[in-house]
Amino acid sequence: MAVSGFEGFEKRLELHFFGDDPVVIDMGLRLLDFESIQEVLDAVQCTVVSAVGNQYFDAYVLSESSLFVYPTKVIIKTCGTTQLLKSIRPLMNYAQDLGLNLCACRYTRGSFIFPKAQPFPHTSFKEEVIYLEENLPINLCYRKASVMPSKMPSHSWHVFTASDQTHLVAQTMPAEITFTMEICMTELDRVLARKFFRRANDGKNGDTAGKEMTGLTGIDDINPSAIICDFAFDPCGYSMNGIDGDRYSTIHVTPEDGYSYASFECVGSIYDDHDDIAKMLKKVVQVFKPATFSVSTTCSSHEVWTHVARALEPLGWKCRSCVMDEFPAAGSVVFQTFTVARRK
Ligand SMILES: C[S@+](CC[C@H](N)C(=O)[O-])C[C@H]1O[C@@H](n2cnc3c(N)ncnc32)[C@H](O)[C@@H]1O
Repeated sequence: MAVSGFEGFEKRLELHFFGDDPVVIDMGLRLLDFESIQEVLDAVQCTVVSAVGNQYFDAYVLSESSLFVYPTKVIIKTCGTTQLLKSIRPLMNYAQDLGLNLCACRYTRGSFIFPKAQPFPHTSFKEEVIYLEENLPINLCYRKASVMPSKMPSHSWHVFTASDQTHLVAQTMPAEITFTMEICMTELDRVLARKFFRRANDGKNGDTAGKEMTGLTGIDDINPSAIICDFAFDPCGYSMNGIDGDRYSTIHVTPEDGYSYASFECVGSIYDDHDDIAKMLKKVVQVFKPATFSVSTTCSSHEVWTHVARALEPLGWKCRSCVMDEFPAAGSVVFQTFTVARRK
């Protein structure tokens, strides 16, 4: 039997919907009751462990990563051996009951540490793409799948996008000039990774132990204006969602030695202060001091990624590869990989 640990690398699915009824669009998918959400998660094989919401969206910490529900958008990110793509059908069905139809889909993931442990339809990227092709409606006719390579054969970025004509047009609107940044970190500093282990008989529950880890690790300082919903697993592991107005951020940590992994994801606007983006990136990598990490930036403008290496190289990491690809539904994706140059 193959030796296998916990698969930290997440699969990430973003679905956009459209509808005609302004009343529905106002709350849209947020009208889904908890039973319906849990039914979607049953198909994926995970559960909700904590939740928070504001006037813009709802954020759920899952047993395996996170779910964000906006009125016309869902982002679901799951790790381990979950079957994320199995959420597409039930989500489309529930959305249709609310008068919402799918208009764009983006699926991304890194390279699994334990690919042989993945169940259908995640046994290979080819299998995932076939599943996506078969389960998406035909109006999403602009489709592209790509594996973006790096200098390290075990680190590549898998991207599938699909969109209809309506969404392609919507992307040219100024309000849509946002970026998504996904950071995948491996070989975490061992001392820092220990902070994501619970102390035996600490008398805390997942929420209170999570809150303690958020403070002790400096995660609460990454975006001090975010409301944080955090959870510590037993005996180790950590997840958090940050909500700041209409923006989310999320961190997930698998601290076990041998397959340690942490991820950070956030959204922003290309009009954000570049110094603020650089400061945030620096704080993130210093919480984990990984030996290797990748930064994937998805944006309809070409600029944001140029600040990544400039922010991180002075801290002792070197950008080893940088590749860019264009996608009809998502703009450009830039995939950069970094390894330690020298410790500072
Ligand atoms: C859900 S968390 C974060 C996952 C995230 N994708 C990451 O960055 O690795 C996974 C960590 O929690 C631990 N863990 C403990 N109990 C767990 C449970 N019931 N479900 C999922 N993970 C659990 C795992 O061993 C692992 O260290």
